[in-house]
Amino acid sequence: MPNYVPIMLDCEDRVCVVIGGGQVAERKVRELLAGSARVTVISPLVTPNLQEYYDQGKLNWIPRKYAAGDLEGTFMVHAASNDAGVNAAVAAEAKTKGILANVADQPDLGSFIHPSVLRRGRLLIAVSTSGAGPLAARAIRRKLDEDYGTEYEEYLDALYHIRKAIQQQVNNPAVRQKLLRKASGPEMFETLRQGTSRPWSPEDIRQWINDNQEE
Ligand SMILES: C[C@@]1(CC(=O)O)C2=NC(=C\c3[nH]c(c(CCC(=O)O)c3CC(=O)O)Cc3[nH]c(c(CC(=O)O)c3CCC(=O)O)/C=C3\N/C(=C\2)[C@@H](CCC(=O)O)[C@]3(C)CC(=O)O)/[C@H]1CCC(=O)O
Ligand SMILES: NC(=O)c1ccc[n+]([C@@H]2O[C@H](COP(=O)([O-])OP(=O)(O)OC[C@H]3O[C@@H](n4cnc5c(N)ncnc54)[C@H](O)[C@@H]3O)[C@@H](O)[C@H]2O)c1
Repeated sequence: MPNYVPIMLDCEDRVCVVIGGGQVAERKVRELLAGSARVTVISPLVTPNLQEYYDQGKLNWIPRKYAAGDLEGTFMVHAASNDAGVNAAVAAEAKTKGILANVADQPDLGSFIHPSVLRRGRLLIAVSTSGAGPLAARAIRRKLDEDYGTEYEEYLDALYHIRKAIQQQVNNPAVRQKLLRKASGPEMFETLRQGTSRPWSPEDIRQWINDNQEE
């Protein structure tokens, strides 16, 4: 088993190719589109949802089988056909060209795998079993669903703006560090959670910085 390195990849405007158009391909395409990638699906057939994305102009669809050379100029590929030989050939082309590759049926032939993901706005919790059991990863993720509710979305939005304001408004490095720590601590989470439902205004943030930098 490889010792996987966890990363968060920015795929915006990157060319990402998906070989195959079944349920697995559809799941991977959804994540790529959510990340604003430029998606091309190569597959003779696609699911109704993929067809709809194509009709809406959200992705490019080449309605044929994979052919050697299809990966030229590609940032990342998902080999998600139901033909093991084809998926292996895609993985081999990706390897010679240094292209990131996920292989649905033979993960060891690729360079990365997908975790099960829980999103709350800016908060992303990824659970992986390193391939031991994808459904176990999903079950663990579903348990976390209960602990991490929508309040985290508001909390992290507020924290983002507070940190930006501290970085812009506070020049003294020691004070800035103290405020950044305080802003990221559990107290702030509780304050934001128990406060009014309206988001903090720039004035609220300025006030919080003033109230807290002297302590
Ligand atoms: C988490 C999730 C993310 C996602 O796909 O985005 C994900 N698989 C999910 C669902 C799922 N996978 C499978 C089923 C059918 C039931 C079953 O057979 O168990 C279902 C259920 C369904 O489809 O509904 C079967 C399966 N999966 C893999 C193989 C091949 C193998 O194990 O060798 C086979 C056997 C194929 C066969 O024999 O035909 C391989 C991988 N699947 C991974 C991720 C990677 C490891 C993740 C980890 O363990 O950390 C890895 C290695 C590569 C990759 O895909 O990146 C997503 C749940 C999302 C969620 O709901 O949260
Ligand atoms: N990694 C995972 O999460 C996971 C989960 C379930 C299954 N799988 C594996 O993933 C693969 C795909 O599963 P699925 O349920 O989406 O299959 P599927 O049968 O629903 O879809 C297969 C797709 O591959 C296309 N295809 C076939 N030959 C092709 C070729 N030569 N070039 C391009 N496209 C081609 C078909 O047109 C079809 O759209 C299977 O090998 C399955 O065992 C992986």
